[in-house]
Amino acid sequence: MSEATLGVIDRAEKEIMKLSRTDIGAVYEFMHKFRNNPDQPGLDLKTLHGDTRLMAARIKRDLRALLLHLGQREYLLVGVDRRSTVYEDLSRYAYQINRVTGGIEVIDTQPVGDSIIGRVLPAAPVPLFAGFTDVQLVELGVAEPLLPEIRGLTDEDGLMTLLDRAPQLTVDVLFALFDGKTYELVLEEITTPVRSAEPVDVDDFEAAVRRPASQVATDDEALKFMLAESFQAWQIFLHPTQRRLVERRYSGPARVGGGPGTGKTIVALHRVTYLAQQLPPGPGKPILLTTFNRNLAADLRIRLRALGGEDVLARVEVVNIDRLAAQVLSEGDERAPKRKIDDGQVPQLWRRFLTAEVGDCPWDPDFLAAEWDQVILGQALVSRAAYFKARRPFRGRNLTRPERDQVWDLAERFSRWLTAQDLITWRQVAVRAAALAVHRYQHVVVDEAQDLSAAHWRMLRAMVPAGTDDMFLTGDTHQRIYDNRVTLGSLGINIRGRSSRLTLSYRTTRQILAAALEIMSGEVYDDLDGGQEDLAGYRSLLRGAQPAFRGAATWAAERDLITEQIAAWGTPSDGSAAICVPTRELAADVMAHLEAAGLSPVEIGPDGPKQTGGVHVGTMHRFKGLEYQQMIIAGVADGLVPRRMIDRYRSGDPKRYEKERQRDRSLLFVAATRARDELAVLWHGTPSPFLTERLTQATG
Ligand SMILES: Nc1ncnc2c1ncn2[C@@H]1O[C@H](COP(=O)(O)OP(=O)(O)OP(=O)(O)O)[C@@H](O)[C@H]1O
Repeated sequence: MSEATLGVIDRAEKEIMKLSRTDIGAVYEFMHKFRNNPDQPGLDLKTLHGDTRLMAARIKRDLRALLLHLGQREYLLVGVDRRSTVYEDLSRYAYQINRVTGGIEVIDTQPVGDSIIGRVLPAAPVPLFAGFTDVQLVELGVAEPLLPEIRGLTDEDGLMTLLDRAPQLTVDVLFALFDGKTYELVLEEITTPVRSAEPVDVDDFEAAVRRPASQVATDDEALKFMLAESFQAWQIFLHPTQRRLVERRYSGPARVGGGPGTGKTIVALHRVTYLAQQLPPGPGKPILLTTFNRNLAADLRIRLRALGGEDVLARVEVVNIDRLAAQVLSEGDERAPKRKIDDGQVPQLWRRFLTAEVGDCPWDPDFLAAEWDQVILGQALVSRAAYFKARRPFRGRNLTRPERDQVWDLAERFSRWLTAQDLITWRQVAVRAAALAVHRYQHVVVDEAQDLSAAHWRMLRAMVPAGTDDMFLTGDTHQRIYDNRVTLGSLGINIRGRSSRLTLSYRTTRQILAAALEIMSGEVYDDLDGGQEDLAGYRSLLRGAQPAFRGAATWAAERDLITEQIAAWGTPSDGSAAICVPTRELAADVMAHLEAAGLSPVEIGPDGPKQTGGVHVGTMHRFKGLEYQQMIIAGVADGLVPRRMIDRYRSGDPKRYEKERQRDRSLLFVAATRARDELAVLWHGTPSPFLTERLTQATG
């Protein structure tokens, strides 16, 4: 008698899929318990604020369910949220039976996150849908509770924000109208096909839930499917803005920018799948999907398989850019040196070379190392004449022509010295590969484009014939953490007029974004093409706790703050929490400390986390492209962030100093924006200068 039926509406499915596996499991259990007896005390089922249908129930400690009571013992799960406060005030949720489709719609009527940067809108803008009456919009199927908000829309950004919360038919209709379609055409193409065959009684929820338009799953299959990780939200629900970018035909190279978590990687993966599906059947891999890091390339391969299946993967080469360059070099020049060395070792090698081969040298080894690495290789200069003409925008001191002549001679000797030992740096590999590369792809898609060097771009340009849909790049220059700055136009990659930006973060709460943006304040960033880019309009619809900023006197005391914080989060051990530190030494120390505290730390190596469970620990560089529900960034102290070693450039080479400092700031920004729900930033001694007083004093 006490049993109940509980369906899940698609809106709730989307929210469930964003949860961790553990939480999805909790939802699954909740549903079973609820069906057995919705009135059992542990579920804490209650109607709030006098509404008779909308109810909240407890899934677990910090997870709530939003339910619609349809009648008798029949309920519908319409939302879940990790943050316990969200469903305390239900007045923002509206529900209705759509007059056109007869389906149930649940709508969050209040935008939580308008632009957090406070953009100024042009004066007295024209409302977007001024040409249509309310009656017309409702006839087309637009959700009535959204009408007041729709009337206030004046730009595409606002529309996108609203559409993210709107029922599917509202999205389709508004989009079509926004695209310039007439009322009649939208009625015919979009509304009529989904119109209910029977008359709709807008008060009969029990009938409504049975209509296909309600998109309700009544069994556990959907949830089981999610638990098995067979699919995830991003594989299915592209935001209309994202979809447009994916399915567009571009007359040449295109670039998608946008702040962290806006779905650039998702867009890149969908783009590859889309391109692969347009190919005529055949053998070979005419599409390249590449990125900077090895672990990200591995991750892209896994996700591409999940999205497009083996058929798509069979047509796509997924490889990190340096590995590709190494392949090109070994295929094109059998005699090329085989032993690859990290670019970080270049200054040391120059020192050894100067001592062994040159002796008394008027040049500073660090200066030569940087000149070779950043100017000669950085700009992929392959002749003395090109070096004479080169601009050296980030170098501290000017060089005369005779000086450049000397530097070039030394660079050639250095390169021969390396070759004699069968050594080659990764930057050299890229420069040589660029000269050897020939056409081998029809389409090239690059994720994390901000980190590729000039030589990488030359190589890619040579690998794909210029033309329609040739290159598709995603990236965010605010997240550049390697030493590469380029102007794509000068490398034969013209993105002018084909550049777009995503602004809605799907990952990070508004509170975390605001802190991350504060870390970036006052810096100027480029757009990969000689212009500037900012994060205006970057926003999130997610809300959460304020990030914590806490200092300790010593590193030992800070380590205790780390374990305290992990405990405060309920000691998650399913890989949903991570600790990020600036140096390898600190990472090793944190690992040891967690181990001693009985937690199971898992190191994030060059190929990503070594296991999926545990608490992940790694240096900031390793966090690129990852995401966690809870993140601690520790060691954000003066002298560590930015690195103390860059101080030596402060007076001697101020431009370099600024560049290195910006890089370290980006690194902290990347780390902070990996956090989905909760972030704690810790330090010992004096806090990092990147943490403004407002931040350190907020909770410190
Ligand atoms: N349309 C979508 N629906 C649901 N989730 C999405 C959507 N687009 C992106 N996401 C989710 O948002 C998160 C961030 O996406 P993604 O990693 O592609 O962002 P990004 O812009 O590449 O981030 P970053 O620059 O920080 O690496 C992921 O968890 C992704 O699954």
